[in-house]
Amino acid sequence: MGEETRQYTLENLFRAAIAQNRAVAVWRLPLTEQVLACVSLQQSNSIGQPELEQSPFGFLFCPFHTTEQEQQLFIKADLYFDGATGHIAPAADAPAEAVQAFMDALQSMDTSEVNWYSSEIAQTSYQTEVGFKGAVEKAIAAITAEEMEKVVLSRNYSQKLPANFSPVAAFEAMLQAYPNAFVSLVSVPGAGTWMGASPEVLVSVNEDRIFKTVALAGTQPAVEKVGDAIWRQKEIEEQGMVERYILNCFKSLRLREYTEIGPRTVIAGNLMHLRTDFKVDLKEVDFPTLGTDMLRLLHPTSAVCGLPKEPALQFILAYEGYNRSYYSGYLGPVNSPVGTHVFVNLRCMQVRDQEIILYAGAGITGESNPEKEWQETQHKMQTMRRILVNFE
Ligand SMILES: C=C(O[C@@H]1C=C(C(=O)O)C=C[C@H]1O)C(=O)O
Repeated sequence: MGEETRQYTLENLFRAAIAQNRAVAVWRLPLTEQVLACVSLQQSNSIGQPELEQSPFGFLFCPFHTTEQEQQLFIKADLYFDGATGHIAPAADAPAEAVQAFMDALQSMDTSEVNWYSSEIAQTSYQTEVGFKGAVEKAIAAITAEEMEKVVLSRNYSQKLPANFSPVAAFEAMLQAYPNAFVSLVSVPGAGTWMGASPEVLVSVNEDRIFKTVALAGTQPAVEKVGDAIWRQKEIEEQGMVERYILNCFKSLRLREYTEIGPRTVIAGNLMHLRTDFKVDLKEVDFPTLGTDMLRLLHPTSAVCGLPKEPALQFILAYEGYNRSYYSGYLGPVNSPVGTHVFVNLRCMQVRDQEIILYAGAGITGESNPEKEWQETQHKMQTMRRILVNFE
């Protein structure tokens, strides 16, 4: 049997990537079955502002706020794994020696002591309940004083790493639990290991050249029948702000040919949100760089930052009280065989040596109540907690 037709498991691939000190990304698109993965054999994975159209096939992984320590990363698909066949294919321009070394490591099933990468960035601050509610009070005061309309405040929570934790097994549990989410596992030397089940598309351009983005906001526990959902004025307005923000991005690009559907109620795990879908058919509209332009304009959207963007961002950096790192950044495959699908990094966790860090946020407006916003972050953290109980 030649190398191209040999079959491997996701566990084989993941372990070999760690043993070879390579960055690896594993994902499954919403409402699909196929698990895909890629491994980069490049010296460095850092990039500048992403250019989607020119990019080779790979996986984008970007922080909320780019700093010296938290860079925009691109895991080039030098090796591409298809979970349906178990085959690994090298890219035409992949460095031949590194491909050989990787394939050798796979055959010998050499595994390192390390099971996954842990971020080199020390996580020194954690947000407490009192701290979070205090920040919400401050935000409400700033909104009442008309310094901004909305700000998304988030928090982190550290829990001990469950004794039997395995990233690949957790990824597989997410596949089962969240069929309509974008499920991912990313492990990069330096940046660490992140996994999540995101409900929110940031920018996608599929193989049929349909551009998509969404305005997602408003949160409540899911009811049995979506049709029975009742939304308060606060959530309707909050989602309306995200929608308005997206429309402004289209406007600044002078793009008028989009379709807009919604808002509709959608289910995300144990929660429901309001979502408006925007689409542009790039076969009919001559806008070849729409993906890149919208990515640059959209991030951070008012679903994770606020409105207007600049004062909300400054408020977050000044008062949130911890480092978001890659939470509420964006991630996803670029120029894959089924196109580019970049999601907001939500309902996620960071896996470290001895601990797991969970992240969640909530949109604060003038009508917010600190206790309710706290509860909302608790509910959002349930998405990953449900996965972790498998290992306890
Ligand atoms: C910020 C998060 O989610 C975002 C904020 C929402 C809200 O404020 O209602 C809803 C969906 C997401 O756009 C999160 O999951 O941490």
